[in-house]
Amino acid sequence: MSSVRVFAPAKINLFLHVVGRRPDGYHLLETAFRMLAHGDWITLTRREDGAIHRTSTLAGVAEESDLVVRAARLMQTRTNSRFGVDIAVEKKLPMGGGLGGGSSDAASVMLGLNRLWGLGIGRETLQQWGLTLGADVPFFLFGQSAFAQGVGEKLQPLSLPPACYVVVEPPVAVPTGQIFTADDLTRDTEPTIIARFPELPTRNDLELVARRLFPEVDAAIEMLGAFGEARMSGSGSSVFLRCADASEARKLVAKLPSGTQAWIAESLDRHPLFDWADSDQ
Ligand SMILES: C[C@](O)(CO)[C@H](O)COP(=O)(O)OP(=O)(O)OC[C@H]1O[C@@H](n2ccc(N)nc2=O)[C@H](O)[C@@H]1O
Ligand SMILES: Nc1ncnc2c1ncn2[C@@H]1O[C@H](COP(=O)(O)OP(=O)(O)OP(=O)(O)O)[C@@H](O)[C@H]1O
Repeated sequence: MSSVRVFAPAKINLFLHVVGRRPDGYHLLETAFRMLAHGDWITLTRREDGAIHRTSTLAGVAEESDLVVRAARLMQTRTNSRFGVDIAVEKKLPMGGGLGGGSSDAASVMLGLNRLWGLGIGRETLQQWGLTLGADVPFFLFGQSAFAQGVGEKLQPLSLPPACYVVVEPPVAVPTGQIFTADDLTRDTEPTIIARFPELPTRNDLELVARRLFPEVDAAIEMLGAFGEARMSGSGSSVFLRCADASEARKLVAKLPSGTQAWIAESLDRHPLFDWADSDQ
C-alpha cells in the first residue's frame, strides 16, 4: 500500500462548560464530543525520499503551518521514519467553524501515516503527541463519543443514541482565542458529573460571547432556534440542531432562508480509522 484516501470527520460539542483557567491562560473545560458523518477527505501518498509536501492549497494557510503538514512532521520526528508523504486535502469543513476541521485533519494524517509508514504506534501515545498540535486532536484519535475534561485531553467514552443533525455555517470565521480572552466570558461553571449527563441542564459557555462579537452567529442561533434547541459548537461559528430523523432534517433545511449554508449529517459513533491505532501495551 503506497496511497490511502482517508476521512476526517467534523465534531460537535453537545455542551461546553468553562470550569476554570490554568496559570498559562488556557481554560479548563468540560465538554461532550461527538463526531458527524460529514468532513474532509485526505489523500496520503508515501514518498521514499523522506520529503513531506502538501499538494493542495488552503486559502490563508501556508504549507508549513498547515496542521496536516505539522502532523506528518510530528510523526516523522517522533518515530525517525525514513518515509515522507504527499498530502492532498479536499476541504469541506469551514475554518474557524467550531467543527474541529484542522484538528480532525491532523488526527487522520497521524492515523493514516501510522498505517502507511508501518509504525504501529499505540492510541494513547498518539493522543499525547496530538495534543501538541491542538486541543481537539486527542479526541479524534480517541475515536468515539467522549466526555472530556482538562483542555479536552482527559477523555472517557460516552454512550449516545444515534442522532441526525442540521448544521448551519454562518458566513464568518471565529478565532478561538478571541472568545476565550473576552472579559465577559464566565469561567466558573460548576463541574458536572458525567453519570448525570444528559439529564442535567447544560449549555455552551462560549455562546454568549460569540453572539455578542459575531452578529452572524447570533443570527444563525435565532434562525435555527425557531425549530428547536439550537446550540453553537466549540467556539463557533457553526450552530447545530438535533432532529428526530433525516426526513425531519430535510424538511427543516427546506424552510431555511435561501443562501443559508446548511447541511445534514448523521452521528458517527466510531472514527473510520479507529483500528489504525494499536492499543498501548
Ligand atoms: C473550543 C474547542 O473547540 C472545544 O472543542 C477547543 O477547545 C478549541 O481547540 P483549538 O481550536 O485546538 O484551540 P487552540 O488552537 O489550541 O487554541 C486557540 C486559543 O484559544 C485559547 N484556548 C483554547 C483552548 C482552551 N481550552 N483554552 C483556551 O484558552 C488559547 O488562547 C489558545 O491560544
Ligand atoms: N488543515 C487545516 N484545516 C483547517 N485549519 C487549519 C489547518 N491547518 C491550519 N489551520 C489553521 O487552524 C485554524 C483553526 O482551524 P479549525 O478548522 O480547526 O477551526 P475550528 O473549526 O474553529 O476548530 P475548533 O473547533 O477546534 O475551534 C484555522 O483558522 C487555520 O488558520
